[in-house]
Amino acid sequence: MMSNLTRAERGTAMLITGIGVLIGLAMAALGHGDALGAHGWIVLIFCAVLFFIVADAFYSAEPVEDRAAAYYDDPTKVGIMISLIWAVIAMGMGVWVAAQLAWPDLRFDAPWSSFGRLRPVHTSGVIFGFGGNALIATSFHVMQRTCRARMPGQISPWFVLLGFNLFCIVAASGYLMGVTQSKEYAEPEWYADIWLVVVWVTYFVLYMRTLAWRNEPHIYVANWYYLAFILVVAILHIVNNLAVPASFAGAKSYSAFSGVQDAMTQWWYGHNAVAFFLTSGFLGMLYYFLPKRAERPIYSYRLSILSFWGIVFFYMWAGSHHLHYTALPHWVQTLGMTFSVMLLVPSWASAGNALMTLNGAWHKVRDDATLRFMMVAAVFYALSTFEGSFMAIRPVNGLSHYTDWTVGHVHAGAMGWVALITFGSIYALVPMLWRRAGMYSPKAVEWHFWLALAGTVIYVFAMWNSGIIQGLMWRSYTEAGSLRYSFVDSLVAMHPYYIARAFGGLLFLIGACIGLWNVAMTVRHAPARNPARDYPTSSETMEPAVPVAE
Ligand code: HEM
Ligand code: HEM
Ligand SMILES: [Cu+2]
Repeated sequence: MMSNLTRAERGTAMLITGIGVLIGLAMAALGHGDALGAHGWIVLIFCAVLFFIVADAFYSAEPVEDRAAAYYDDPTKVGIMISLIWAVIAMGMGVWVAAQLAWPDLRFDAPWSSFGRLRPVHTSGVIFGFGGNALIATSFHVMQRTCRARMPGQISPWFVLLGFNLFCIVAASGYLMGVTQSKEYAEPEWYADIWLVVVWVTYFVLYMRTLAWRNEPHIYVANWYYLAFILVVAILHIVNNLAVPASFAGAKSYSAFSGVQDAMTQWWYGHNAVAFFLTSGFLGMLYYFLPKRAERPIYSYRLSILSFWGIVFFYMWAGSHHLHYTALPHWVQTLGMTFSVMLLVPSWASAGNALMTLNGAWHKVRDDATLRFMMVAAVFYALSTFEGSFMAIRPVNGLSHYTDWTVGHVHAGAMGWVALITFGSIYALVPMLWRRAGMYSPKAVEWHFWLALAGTVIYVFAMWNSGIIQGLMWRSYTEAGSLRYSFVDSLVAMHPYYIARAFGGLLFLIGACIGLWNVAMTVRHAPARNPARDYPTSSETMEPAVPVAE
């Protein structure tokens, strides 16, 4: 890795990590006795380790590689490995919290192991750690291939990837210490938020610069989806996290918003985190890796563009469906509901486009578990968006809200769509990146597929059952008009489903572990592709599948 950096770049890296060490030191000194101080030490150690890794290689030989002739793939490779490691950690946390809901005593006699602290480690770990790293890694790959251009510079991709992981580590360790600003999916406190802005703006600039340097006149549709992900997440993150720190020596801050405005800002963010973090970027993956793997052009390129603008425009207005029956004005709720229902059209257009692309390649879907991952992901994408549009209808939400139905919907999207498209893309990408003939064990990919599918189905069915039972029990009255069931009655009714969910999650986790093992073995032991090529031929750079003037 280091041998690809010039000496000047190694110097820049040492300067940046050196500044990081100083910032860590300042945080540790200022925040002494507070979680901020502990985070200072984490920042310091993280940057110091990187500093010494680079310093150690400072005087090694200058790179010989011809930069004009090759893509820069080292950050992608590292990003894929980090993503899979986060998957195992964060899904492990998911299984643990799922088990805690079935057996609440499954914790240590310490605050860090309580459900309330472990749960955000799971949600941030899967969304940002697993999903975010996979998005960053694949976006580096896809943008270079579809632009037929190398990323400009070799420092900023590392800054984005490693800086983002520093954010994830600060976030997760903060939750364990009880640091949270109580906004779902935006729990980290002000200093972590400011850091993420720096990283994310660098990411955006890097992407734009690669596009500006492209040798391919057309901007392939996957880039639009990745760019929307990067740009909108920046906007959402900055606005939702506007806050005033109580002091610069402590982690605590107060939101700039209050009351129902705060709630609306949070769910404008939360909902669009689903749209742009958990959907748009992964659609970018889908639109690149599915046609590539199937060796088929996209069924309708024009539809993919239309669906892009539909998704981007409609999603923005739908956030208020998280606040039905609250103090939020009725018309704002109705607006969110209406846009949510309309959203079904572009969502299904994308899902249908993906499935129609497989026409003529269904025999490959049967034989190739990697392509099957992507096919099933598109099916779950269709399913979860249909379900979401349905749940956004106010009277339906009256039943589903506060129940496990929401959690079932979340995981149909998160496991069935987000995780499956990621695994499929990783299995397609890894042999390509490391120039291997294929994955080390195709059989293990097959096992992973069935474990993931079984795990998802068990999880989602358990939550549908438990959610609807919960909702119905809570609204069941006796003839005298009092509640028929106590809350504890409904908890007792949930118990078998919570056990089923933990079991389904365990299967899913085992699949992810197999995936990590298989990727590691492919990197180390799989036979090299023959003939090994340094530079992908034109068949490996993706031309627009259908000419623009369709
Ligand atoms: C091993 C598989 C998984 C297990 C066992 C699992 C388990 C759980 C559990 C127990 C909860 C808390 C539910 C509650 O509070 O009632 C949860 C929440 C959540 N999980 Fe997972 N999960 C898994 C995979 C994933 C994946 C892959 C993602 C995302 C890519 C994800 C995203 C989320 C989100 C966003 C929430 C919050 C849901 C809400 O607030 O409604 N999970 N998960
Ligand atoms: C057309 C698309 C979609 C619509 C209209 C939609 C709508 C909804 C609705 C109405 C809720 C319940 C709000 C509540 O009662 O609190 C919800 C929750 C949620 N959805 Fe979706 N959904 C869509 C797609 C997706 C997808 C594809 C994913 C994941 C990849 C996803 C992830 C989530 C999450 C994480 C929550 C839980 C938020 C929380 O923590 O309370 N949604 N969605
Ligand atoms: Cu939403």
